[in-house]
Amino acid sequence: MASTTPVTILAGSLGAGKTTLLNHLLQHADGRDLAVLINDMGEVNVDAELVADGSELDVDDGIAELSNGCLCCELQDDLETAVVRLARSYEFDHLVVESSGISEPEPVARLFTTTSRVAARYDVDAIVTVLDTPLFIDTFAGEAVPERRTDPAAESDRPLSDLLIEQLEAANLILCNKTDRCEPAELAETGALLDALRPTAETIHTEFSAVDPDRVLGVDRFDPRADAQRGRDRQDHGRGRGQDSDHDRDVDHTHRHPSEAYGVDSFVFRARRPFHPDRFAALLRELPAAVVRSKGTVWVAGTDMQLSLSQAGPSVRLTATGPWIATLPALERDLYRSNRPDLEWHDEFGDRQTELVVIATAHDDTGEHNDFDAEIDGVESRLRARLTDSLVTEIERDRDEFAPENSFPVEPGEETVLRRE
Ligand SMILES: Nc1nc2c(ncn2[C@@H]2O[C@H](COP(=O)(O)OP(=O)(O)OP(=O)(O)O)[C@@H](O)[C@H]2O)c(=O)[nH]1
Repeated sequence: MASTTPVTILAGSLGAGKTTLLNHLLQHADGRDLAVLINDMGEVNVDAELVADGSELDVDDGIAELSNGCLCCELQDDLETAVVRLARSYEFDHLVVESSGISEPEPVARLFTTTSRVAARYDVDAIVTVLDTPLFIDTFAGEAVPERRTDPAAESDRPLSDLLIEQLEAANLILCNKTDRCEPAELAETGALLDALRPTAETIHTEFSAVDPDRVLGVDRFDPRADAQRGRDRQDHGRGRGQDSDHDRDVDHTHRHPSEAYGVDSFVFRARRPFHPDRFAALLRELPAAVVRSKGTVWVAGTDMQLSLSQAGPSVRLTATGPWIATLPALERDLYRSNRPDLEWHDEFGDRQTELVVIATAHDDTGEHNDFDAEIDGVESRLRARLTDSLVTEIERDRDEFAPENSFPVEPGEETVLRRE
């Protein structure tokens, strides 16, 4: 019988530190040949680009990306195709799957155990949930056992805190991440809450997902029977609702599209005009609470640096990743472009542009809202207007008098953090 390849499934809320963990594992692979499959809910797979930049792997050569949807439902067929293609083009001995921050991990694991053509070739090693510990404490502190706000089987709208519970209850290993932003008493309370919620999972405290790979990979902690039983329990719970749409066939009849169940949607803001540093910094500090996650590349006036932006909850992190190619001396620029024929190039602005994925929710913590589509459209159009107002105007551009002040990094590798007020 052909041997199987172990698969580690990374789960966790939006911005918890999954991509940071993936990069860490790739940089400390220590003789393992890892391949990765990255699912991002937005139309642009920012995570795949970040992982490719930080490792020796490339998209289509060790990295498979699945964007604009969710692995646990509408991208199931694409997952099978991607995994088969990955195995044909690249030799690896361990697959790491980063599911999107709005995925429920169990249906993803089940793709590798029972329901798909890839099941025969793969064995789930562990579901590793990366926990945004400060967010967890903000949400559940004071409770004896973290409680769902809604019934998973009901058709009602669910808050993201319920998804957090789904992600923790399925975990074999929990990385309590972002401990640099927690007090010791909060870490102790987190331990007690996790013990009550998921006593069988091992927990590890991390900063920036830095963990010994031996504690995460090849640990053989996933138990398909226990998982199947949990799925059946949930199914019994939901029986009688009469739901049988295409996406949840075979998988889990209590499963709904997470974006619909949790009221989350994403959009991309693109601009071939730089942001005004002061107005943009002010906007980042005042982002509405409905914006749960944003990430991508931004062009800010007054610096030649390309900036990578990553906002998760209250923290907005900006990293200078290097100069825009358009700002390099002509010889260097032309050489770079001839080596990268796929680089998108604009006649006037070259590679300078903003491409930002914004993920917003229309739900408050009670999960109640009147009309999801209208609310999320409202969040999007207000934010698009504010982003557009933060771009430099023609008049300002002619004056050319920008200084990015202290809000933005100006040296390659430099990082600044802004806090949402
Ligand atoms: N303060 C702090 N920030 C962290 C830590 N780990 C990750 N971050 C930052 O949190 C942000 C989100 O990290 P990612 O690794 O991109 O999170 P993710 O879970 O992959 O996000 P999605 O794929 O969008 O769900 C980035 O700006 C990270 O630098 C940590 O331990 N402490």
